Amino acid sequence: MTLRFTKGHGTQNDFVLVADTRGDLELTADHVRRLADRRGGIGGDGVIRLTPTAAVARAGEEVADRVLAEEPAAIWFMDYRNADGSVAQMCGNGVRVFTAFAEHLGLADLDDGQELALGTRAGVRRVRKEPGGWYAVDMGPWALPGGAEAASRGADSAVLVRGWDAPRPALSVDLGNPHTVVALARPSELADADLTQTPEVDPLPPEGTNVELVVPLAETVDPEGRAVGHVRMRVHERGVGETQSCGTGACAAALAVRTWAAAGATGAVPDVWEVEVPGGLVRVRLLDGGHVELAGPAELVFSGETEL
Ligand SMILES: N[C@@H](CCC[C@H](N)C(=O)O)C(=O)O
Repeated sequence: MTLRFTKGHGTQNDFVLVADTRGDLELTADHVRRLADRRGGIGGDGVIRLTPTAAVARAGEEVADRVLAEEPAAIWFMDYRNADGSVAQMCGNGVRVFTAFAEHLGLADLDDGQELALGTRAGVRRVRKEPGGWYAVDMGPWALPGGAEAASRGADSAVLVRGWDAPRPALSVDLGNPHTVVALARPSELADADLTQTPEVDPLPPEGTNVELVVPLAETVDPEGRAVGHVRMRVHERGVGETQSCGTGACAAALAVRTWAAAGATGAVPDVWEVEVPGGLVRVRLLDGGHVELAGPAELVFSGETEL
């Protein structure tokens, strides 16, 4: 089978994008692994299939029915797969790149100020374009699976990275997909961390987890006088390995650092955070209603055809 694809990335979290506008493409885990292979295939951290939400519902995924019930305009669905072929609920950088792909295909136009609502396995996501060309995504509700107790203790689990003497305390954050965030004291510790092997997480959530190592940096003040938090992060993604960026991971990192700051704060903590990742910079903002927003760039790099 000949397959048309487009390669894209968001802060170098890179994806193979496939348009399945009729909803009849059967993309197996083996197909995904071959497409994502950096030597034998096109290469990417993940594969994104753009397909009708109705087709996903017809295939029996109940989340697609819920998406259409909540937002009938969410006619396109982001079917996200990790490079190892596993299915993931959500990808923050992927939503931005999916939106750029939908615009490229003529299925959406955000330049006139409209938003795109799309379906994902974590529910409806809404995207708008900012004046500078960044895409801002309402990432929906976030949660601390460990609840108020984890928030006050600052941890609900422990992570051991290869080369560390002992496990370090970590906080679980749910962005529709699972994350476990560990604070490090210094940028040099972050730079030196060995993420070539999957970190050991205890307890490991049943569906596995993405692990973020973070270093909180000094706050700044924006031109409107609001405090802006800063975090530097590296990530080991479930189903991939270390990547150059992770959008849901950046949200988890900012939310964990904010939770830790709030636990010891005497004053207000920032609602806007800039997260530095090896592949660039993204912005995380707390929204009303327990939602969080992720903003950043999305680039389409090239298109072509491949044999599956
Ligand atoms: N890179 C993505 C997250 C992709 C899914 C993740 N590996 C998982 O299995 O949950 C992002 O930008 O959020």
